[in-house]
Amino acid sequence: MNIALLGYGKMGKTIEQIAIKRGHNIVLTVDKDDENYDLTKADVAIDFSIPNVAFNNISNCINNNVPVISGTTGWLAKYDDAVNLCKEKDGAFIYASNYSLGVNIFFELNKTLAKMMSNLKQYDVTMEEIHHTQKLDAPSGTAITLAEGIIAKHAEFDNWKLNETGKKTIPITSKRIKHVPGTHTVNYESEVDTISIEHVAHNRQGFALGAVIAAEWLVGKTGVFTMNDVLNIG
Ligand SMILES: NC(=O)C1=CN([C@@H]2O[C@H](COP(=O)(O)OP(=O)(O)OC[C@H]3O[C@@H](n4cnc5c(N)ncnc54)[C@H](OP(=O)(O)O)[C@@H]3O)[C@@H](O)[C@H]2O)C=CC1
Ligand SMILES: O=C(O)C1=N[C@H](C(=O)O)C[C@H](O)C1
Repeated sequence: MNIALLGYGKMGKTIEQIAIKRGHNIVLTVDKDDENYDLTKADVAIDFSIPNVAFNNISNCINNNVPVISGTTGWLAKYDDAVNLCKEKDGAFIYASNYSLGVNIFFELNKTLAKMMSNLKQYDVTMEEIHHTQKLDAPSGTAITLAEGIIAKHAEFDNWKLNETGKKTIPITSKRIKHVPGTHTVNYESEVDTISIEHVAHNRQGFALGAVIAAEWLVGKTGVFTMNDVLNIG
């Protein structure tokens, strides 16, 4: 498979290593200032760039008939536009806030726990995410997906906020500590005890492998998909 890497930073470079090990070719790498890039040699594009360029990268791929998977976070105000463009052009597109198998299992565990806790009003929910100091967005995309999972399954919550509490609000705390690849914790706390679930990424390999597997899966399909489709879970 010929892969275009849109964003050639920490993730782009980790994806390159894994893709080559799995027998793929990297035919294009795009970074800042590479504006008019040529996608004609690519069977698929993988976007791990920055929030304010992700939508342009995705629409560029869809408009050029190249299946695209995006892991960039912090651009979701335009997600519906990407979905509509993909449908209009009969393209192929996946966005996931987190491509690792472990986190996608954690997403399902989080929803199951939220359903179990739904009627237990004595428990307050809090969430924390910790990432490296270069991260541009807060809260993390993964934390937002976790919060949305709780909101879908728990009767008491209908929104999340960064560093703010409130009735029906899930408060999310974001910490930035050098070199942390990504740690997410969900806590249910009562006067008598705390129940916590946590996912700790030890490095970026899990995110990158998941992204390459998603790209392999997407080629030859049309539509808008999620990691639940790729992994056949949920
Ligand atoms: N979904 C998931 O599983 C994961 C998602 N992420 C997300 O992926 C994104 C990238 O993360 P990471 O690799 O750690 O970040 P980096 O900052 O290391 O890499 C981002 C890269 O994008 C480049 N870039 C800047 N402008 C453009 C442009 N116009 N077109 C293409 N690329 C551009 C930057 O170049 P330059 O340095 O020259 O500015 C940089 O090399 C983030 O949004 C992060 O949250 C990260 C890990 C897992
Ligand atoms: O920026 C990162 O590094 C990560 N970003 C993603 C997010 O915002 O959830 C996924 C992972 O946690 C690493």
